[in-house]
Amino acid sequence: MALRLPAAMRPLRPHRLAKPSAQQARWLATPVHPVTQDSGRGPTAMVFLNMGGPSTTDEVGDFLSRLFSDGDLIPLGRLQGYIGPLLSKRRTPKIQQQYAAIGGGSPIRKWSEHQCAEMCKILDKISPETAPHMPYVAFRYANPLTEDMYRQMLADGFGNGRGGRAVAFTQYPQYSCSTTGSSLNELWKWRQRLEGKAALRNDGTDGTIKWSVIDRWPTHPGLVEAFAQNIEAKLLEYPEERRNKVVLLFSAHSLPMSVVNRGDPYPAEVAATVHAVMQRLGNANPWRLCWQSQVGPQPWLGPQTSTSVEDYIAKGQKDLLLIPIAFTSDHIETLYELDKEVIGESGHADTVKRVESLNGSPVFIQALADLAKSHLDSRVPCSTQMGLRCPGCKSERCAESKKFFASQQV
Ligand SMILES: C=CC1=C(C)c2cc3[nH]c(cc4nc(cc5[nH]c(cc1n2)c(C)c5CCC(=O)O)C(CCC(=O)O)=C4C)c(C)c3C=C
Ligand code: FES
Ligand SMILES: [Fe+2]
Repeated sequence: MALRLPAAMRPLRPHRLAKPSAQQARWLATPVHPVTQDSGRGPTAMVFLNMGGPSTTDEVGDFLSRLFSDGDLIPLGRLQGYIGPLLSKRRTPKIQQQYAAIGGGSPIRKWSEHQCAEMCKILDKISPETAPHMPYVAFRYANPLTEDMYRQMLADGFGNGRGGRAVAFTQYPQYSCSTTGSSLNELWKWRQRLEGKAALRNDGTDGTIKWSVIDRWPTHPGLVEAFAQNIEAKLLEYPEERRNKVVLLFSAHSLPMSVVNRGDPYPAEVAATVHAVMQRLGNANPWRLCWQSQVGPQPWLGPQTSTSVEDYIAKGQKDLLLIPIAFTSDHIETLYELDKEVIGESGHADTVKRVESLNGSPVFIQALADLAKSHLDSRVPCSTQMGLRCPGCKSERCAESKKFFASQQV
């Protein structure tokens, strides 16, 4: 029988991002770091939060099992522990096929690690007072998991009586309680488990890590610019005389109507991004916002992306440009659902196109660094919006984790 070591004794996954810069390596090599009680100085951990995706088809089962166990995403109440695994097991073969069709896995880890490491290099230059900036990635449903990232941070010298500042930087530009909210609740859970006993005052003045949060950035000018440049590049593929008449179809992952009606901020924030991008483009093209990737039988926010494409084609509008607007790197929903299903099966793959995801865009990475720099300078723990729960929220987890992050003294 395989022995399962207690979590604290398990070896860390080789998680820290490859090849630290000279400044980062110098800091890591210092055996005992000075207490960093003044959070205006470095080092600073920059932690990218996202859902993650399976890097290989073998990881799909675990990925879906964690996803269906997440009560912040799919609330199944007391039956979560029974129904979650059943649903994930039933869905695994279909989703494995989809990941196989896009090259065997999700590229989200590769892009997240690249974006975070490159952003930290820029931050070391533009914010020397908070350097070195140490890059970490914390995924909700795939490796590197939040727990592993937290243990790695402690092993690297953050916390453990030595303080140090960390920024939880959501990689969802628009806030939803089912995405960023879930990641923050998970981060808070591991903070309580791994540092809770040490914490006296719960605000970082006791040598625990001081956390602040970049919880949303739907209209950041750099994000808007990066989207706009990718749209302009793709529009050039249409003949000049048709270019202004191409319909821009912004597409975001949908939400169940139960989540929308609970008062989730995501639909309004996605619309804010679209509005800002259209303004930057001079409102030169007609556009619509539609919603993709609904799962299961309950009602979801529409119109659906796939039916919108079919309906426009039926109306004679065949020049359609799809723009994934709520995710910053490629994933199964761009590479499989949009490229292979929506475009591939439209019968008009020559005129229905998709804008590149932001992935390694230098404009985007500079935007991440600018945004992080403003956040570090501001010394606020999180946005004003984050303190407010949804009118229909009944979750104690939300209440506790929001209280914790909003009370951090950075
Ligand atoms: C902003 C993005 C996303 C929101 C909002 C979101 C909400 C949401 N999702 C589900 C259920 C599933 N999502 C799944 C995969 C998945 N979801 C997103 C993004 C958002 N989800 C992405 C990018 C991915 C793919 C990850 C990758 O390829 O790397 C899945 C698993 C796949 C499947 O079975 O179809 C499920 C299930 C709900 C219920 C929800 C809102 C409550
Ligand atoms: S569900 Fe939105 S704050 Fe809890
Ligand atoms: Fe999803």
